Amino acid sequence: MQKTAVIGAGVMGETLLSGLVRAGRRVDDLLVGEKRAERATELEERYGVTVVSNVDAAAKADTVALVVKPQDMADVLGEIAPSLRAGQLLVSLAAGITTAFIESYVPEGVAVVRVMPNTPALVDQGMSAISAGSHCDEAHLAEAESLMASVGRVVRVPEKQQDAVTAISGSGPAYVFFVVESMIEAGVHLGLPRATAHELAVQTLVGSAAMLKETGEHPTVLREQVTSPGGTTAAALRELEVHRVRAAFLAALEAARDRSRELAGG
Ligand SMILES: NC(=O)C1=CN([C@@H]2O[C@H](COP(=O)(O)OP(=O)(O)OC[C@H]3O[C@@H](n4cnc5c(N)ncnc54)[C@H](O)[C@@H]3O)[C@@H](O)[C@H]2O)C=CC1
Ligand SMILES: O=C(O)[C@@H]1CCC=N1
Repeated sequence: MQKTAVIGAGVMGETLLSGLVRAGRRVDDLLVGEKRAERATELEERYGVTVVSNVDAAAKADTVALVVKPQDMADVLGEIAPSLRAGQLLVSLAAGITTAFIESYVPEGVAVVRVMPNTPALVDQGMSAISAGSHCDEAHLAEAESLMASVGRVVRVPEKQQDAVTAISGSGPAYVFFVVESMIEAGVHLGLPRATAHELAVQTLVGSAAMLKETGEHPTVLREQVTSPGGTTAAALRELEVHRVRAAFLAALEAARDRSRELAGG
């Protein structure tokens, strides 16, 4: 059986690891490299996986997922590069880091795939976009696809789109949670008990998300269905336009895209 290593088991590393376990990967075929000793112990206890050094993880695995922060990527690549060999697959989940950057560290013949995942992968509803590096064939891409398919949907995109992808689906869950938080706070201001405001806002998000998915309708159509002429929704949406929420989203996603480009420096 193919061995998979996860190096960097923080929020996203654990998300991937737990998804692989849920998808039926044998824990004996999973290796973890994690710098913080107490975190490593936690993962061993929670999943029964073996935590090893980064060097051992790189040497023993067929596929190595790099899930450290972009700022730590150069150090980790420098550490594991001597243990890597042609034919292995290196999958990076780090924002901003290009396949060319990774390829500049690793031996010839190591295939590199760049992935942008998101945290709903924790509940198998992730959205991942994958891009092939320059020494990557269809089998490598399919392997990366299968890795990420264990935690949600996967699309293939040209690598030049990855910074924009990061801005929309990578960071996207945070915008959605921010909107839900804002609705809850507003409900409390309107006099609702916090628990009631929370339940109403969360179920409204869940129901709206299900409508988007199940009807396949454009969000504009669904929004218009809620907006009775001269009614409450029109009054609310007018305020969102006056406060330039649409423009704020554009500026926010541009800022995320630009930050992703900056992180490319590693
Ligand atoms: N959190 C998210 O929603 C998403 C994160 N990502 C990417 O995932 C990567 C990790 O992000 P998070 O999980 O949020 O960060 P995090 O800080 O929770 O996790 C990083 C982990 O790497 C470990 N680490 C650091 N240096 C190490 C080393 N030399 N060897 C082994 N382990 C080491 C840290 O101890 C930590 O557990 C980043 O590159 C980020 O861009 C991508 C998409 C979404
Ligand atoms: O905030 C970040 O940098 C990471 C990448 C996308 C989501 N979280």
